[in-house]
Amino acid sequence: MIKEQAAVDFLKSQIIEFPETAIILGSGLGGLVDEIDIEKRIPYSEIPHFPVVTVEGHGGDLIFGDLEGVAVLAMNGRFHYYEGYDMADVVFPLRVMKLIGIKRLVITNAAGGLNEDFEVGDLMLIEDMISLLPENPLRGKNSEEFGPRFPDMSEPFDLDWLEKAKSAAIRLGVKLRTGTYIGLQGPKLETKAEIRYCRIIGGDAVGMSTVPEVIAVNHMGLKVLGISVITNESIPKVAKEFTHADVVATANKAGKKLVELVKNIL
Ligand SMILES: O=P(O)(O)O[C@@H]1C[C@H](O)[C@@H](CO)O1
Ligand code: HPA
Repeated sequence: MIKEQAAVDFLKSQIIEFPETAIILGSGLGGLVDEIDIEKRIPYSEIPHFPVVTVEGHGGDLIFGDLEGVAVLAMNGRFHYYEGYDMADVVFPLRVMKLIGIKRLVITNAAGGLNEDFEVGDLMLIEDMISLLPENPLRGKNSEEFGPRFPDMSEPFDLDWLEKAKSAAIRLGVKLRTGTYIGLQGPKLETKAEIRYCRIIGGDAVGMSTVPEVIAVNHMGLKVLGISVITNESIPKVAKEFTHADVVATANKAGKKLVELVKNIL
């Protein structure tokens, strides 16, 4: 809390009025920043205790501005557990967001499609998730000021927002898949047997982020929506060589649809 407060105090010295809506931009999805009428861009390196981005395809700044008439905070670049960060670091920016008054959050990511019906470039609305990470951000002494010891996770994604997202996709003519996201530790990719396992236990898409963030924001009572860009097929018989550069390039392309959808939802 002390560290979060230091970051909040710094942000308060930079920003007069904070937005209530935030967006986390996943791998290759920084293009959304171009759509924001930017009021202030603050590099993570200037914010006390903020972690450092180490993954290609992720920016490293907080963007404050206006997206289609809505005041937003965009987190341009996120932190992953596989980078070596503690879970507390991974969700640090989210706790800072809570303290500055963010009420709702759109989380985006790049993910592998486990569902055979999905195509590369599709968008998937995350209706539920499975954590296969080795720990979660709430382990340890509970921070009562953020939320309860045992937060309910039966509806991790906001139902009203899910409906709005589906209607927005129909209006825009954007194909929007729905499904369950499985969060793995990474950074290694999945073996064929692990892919089969992920599918059998109910996954439609697989990635290396989002789950800790969704847990932290549910703990704090923020409204959350999650959207994956399916950047590659994660299907044993298709098994192609995976490259992060391809993920970023595909996310970049599909990101345009995502931007339209997010603008419409907001
Ligand atoms: O931050 P996201 O979840 O979009 O990043 C995905 C998962 C890995 O960090 C990386 C693999 O290419 O992309
Ligand atoms: N697996 C795990 N994480 C990912 C993938 C994948 O296939 N694609 C993008 N992030």
